Amino acid sequence: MAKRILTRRQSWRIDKIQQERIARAEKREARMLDELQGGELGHEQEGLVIAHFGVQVEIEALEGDLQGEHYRCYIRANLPALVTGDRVIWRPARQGAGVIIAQRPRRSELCRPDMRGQLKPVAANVDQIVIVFAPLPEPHANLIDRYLVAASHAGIRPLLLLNKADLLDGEHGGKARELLAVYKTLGYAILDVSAEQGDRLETLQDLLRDKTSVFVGQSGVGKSSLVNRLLPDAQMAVGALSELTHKGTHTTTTARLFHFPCGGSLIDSPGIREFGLAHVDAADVEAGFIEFADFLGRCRFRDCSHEHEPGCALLAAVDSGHISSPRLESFRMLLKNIE
Ligand SMILES: Nc1nc2c(ncn2[C@@H]2O[C@H](COP(=O)(O)OP(=O)(O)OP(=O)(O)O)[C@@H](O)[C@H]2O)c(=O)[nH]1
Ligand SMILES: [Zn+2]
Repeated sequence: MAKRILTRRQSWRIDKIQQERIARAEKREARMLDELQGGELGHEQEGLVIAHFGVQVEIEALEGDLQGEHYRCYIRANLPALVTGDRVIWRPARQGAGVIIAQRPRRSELCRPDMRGQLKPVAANVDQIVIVFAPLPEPHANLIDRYLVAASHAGIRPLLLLNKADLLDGEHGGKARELLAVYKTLGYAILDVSAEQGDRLETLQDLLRDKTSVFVGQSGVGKSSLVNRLLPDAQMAVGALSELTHKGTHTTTTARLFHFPCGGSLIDSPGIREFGLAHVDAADVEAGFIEFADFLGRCRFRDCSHEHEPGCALLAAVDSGHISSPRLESFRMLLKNIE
C-alpha cells in the first residue's frame, strides 16, 4: 500500500477537521453530563462493565449502597474503548444513569479480528478459557491445540472440558478417551461432565468459582446446554439486554457478563465462542505446545520442517515417547497455517 503524502494545506485541513470533531464531541459530552447530573453526581466508585452498547456501557456497582445494581453509563470522550469485563471508576447520576471516569488496568484481554482484520479486544480480565469438546461431534485434536495456543498467547489458563461423558463408553467414545488421556498426561486441568445427565457439574462449578470464564469449542459440543445448566436465568438476562439496546439489534454481537449462582462469572457472546482462531505467530505456537519446550531449537537444521529431516529433535522425541505423534502433527499443521 503506497503511503499518501499530504501537502501542507491538506494536512492543515485534516487537523482543522479533527479539531472541530473533538470540539463537537466535547460539547456533546458537556451537554450530556449537564443533563445527567442536574448539578449533582454521586461519589467515585468501582464498577464492572457488564455489556457495551456504542457510546454507553452497562455497569454493575461493586461497592457501597449501590453494590450489585446496574447502571447505564456514558463514557467520557478521552477514555480508551471499554469492553465487557473491564473494571472502571464511575459516578452515579440520576435514574440509573452514570458517568465512567476511568478505566482500571486489565489483567488480560481476549482479542478478535474486526471487519477490517484488525485485532480488537472483545473481553477483559478473563481468568479461564473453558475449551469444550465431546465424543460427538468427533473432536479434532488440532482445534483443541489451536485453542490451547490462543489461551497461552493471551496468558489465560485453559480448562479442558469434555462434555457428553455419557457417550464416552459408547461406539463414538474412542477418540475422546484418547484425547482425555493425552491432555491429562500433559498436565492440563481437565474434567469430563454431562450437561444432559448432570454428571460432575458440581465439580465444574467449583472450577468456575472466583473466576471469570469463557466457553469456547466446536459447534454441537454442548456449550449452550452447559450454560443453560449453570445459568438458569440466562434467558431473563438476554431479555434485559434487548431492552437496553432498544430494539435488540445488537443482542447477538455484544459480549455480556453473567454471574453463576454458585459463584464465578461468565462472559459470553457468539463471537467469543469462536475465539482462538485469531492471529498468532510461530513463536506463540511453539510456546503453546508446553511439552515441546525441551526439544525446540535442537534440530540439526535451523529450517527443519520436523517431517523427515535427520537429526530432528521433535521426531526423536516422538520416538522416545516424550511427544505424541498427533501433537506433532497438529503442531506442523498450525505452523503451516501461519505461513
Ligand atoms: N448425550 C448428550 N448430549 C448432549 C449433552 N449436552 C448437550 N447434548 C446435545 O448436544 C447437542 C448440541 O448441544 P448445544 O448445547 O446446542 O451445543 P453448542 O456447543 O451450544 O452448539 P452451537 O450452538 O452450534 O455452538 C444438543 O442436541 C444437545 O441436546 C450431554 O451431556 N450428553
Ligand atoms: Zn525438526
